[in-house]
Amino acid sequence: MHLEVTQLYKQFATKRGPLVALKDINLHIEEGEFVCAVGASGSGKSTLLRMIAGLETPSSGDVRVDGMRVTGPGADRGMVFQSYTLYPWMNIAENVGFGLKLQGVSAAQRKQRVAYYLEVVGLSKFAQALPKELSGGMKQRVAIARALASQPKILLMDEPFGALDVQTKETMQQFLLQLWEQTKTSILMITHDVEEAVFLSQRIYVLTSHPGTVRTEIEINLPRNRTYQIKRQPIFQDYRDRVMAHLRDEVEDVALV
Ligand SMILES: Nc1ncnc2c1ncn2[C@@H]1O[C@H](COP(=O)(O)OP(=O)(O)OP(=O)(O)O)[C@@H](O)[C@H]1O
Repeated sequence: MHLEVTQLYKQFATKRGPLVALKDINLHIEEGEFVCAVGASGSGKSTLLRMIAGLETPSSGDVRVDGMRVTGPGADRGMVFQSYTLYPWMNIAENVGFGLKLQGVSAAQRKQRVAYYLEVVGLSKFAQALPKELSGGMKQRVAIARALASQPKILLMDEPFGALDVQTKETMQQFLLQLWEQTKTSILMITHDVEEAVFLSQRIYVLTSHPGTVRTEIEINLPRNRTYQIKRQPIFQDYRDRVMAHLRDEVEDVALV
């Protein structure tokens, strides 16, 4: 198994006492897979991704990448956040190459890799531009290029298109699918957008809240090279309805408590 999360449990100390954010989380991702985790607000999606990234420590349970236990951040996991996290004073090429510099990659190799990944995300012309000169969608493409430049084993994405308008979001989803095809990267994305999850992934984990746990896992048997037209097909709508039904049940369960 490429990424394996076993019996993950996370409790936070709050002023009102301990809060169990995640419980009994078991999930896995195979090499080259595109998996989404969907859940309502507060189901612990960000906490889960942060623990996989090594930015947060589990209370118990573990995360392994190719059998190696995660104990902190590492170049084997690339991260893309919802908010734009580019350094405003660095140009686009410098932003993409920054992590490589920290890893001690030589200047010549850095230049080559930055040029390659800017090409992959279609932003070669903007290498010398500053982040403020770019649109939201373009900034997220830079963030993706930056994450890919370290050649991670897994790309972790935390609602990467959540701040974009509907049109740009659709373009970016299509772009990400093409990128996935091209680079064969394994991807774990968290989102609360069910349609986005069905459109992008091969498998979906549906998370429930309070505490966050995996309610079910749904395989999405749609062709890999999907385009927007697929959203109008009955099979797509069936998948969307199935995921929605699980989320709806969860809301009703909570209301009945
Ligand atoms: N550092 C922290 N200290 C205390 N509680 C926290 C902390 N981080 C998260 N939580 C709590 O853990 C739960 C899960 O939060 P998390 O942000 O992971 O959920 P989420 O599903 O990503 O939500 P959203 O979709 O709204 O971003 C929430 O109840 C939140 O208040």
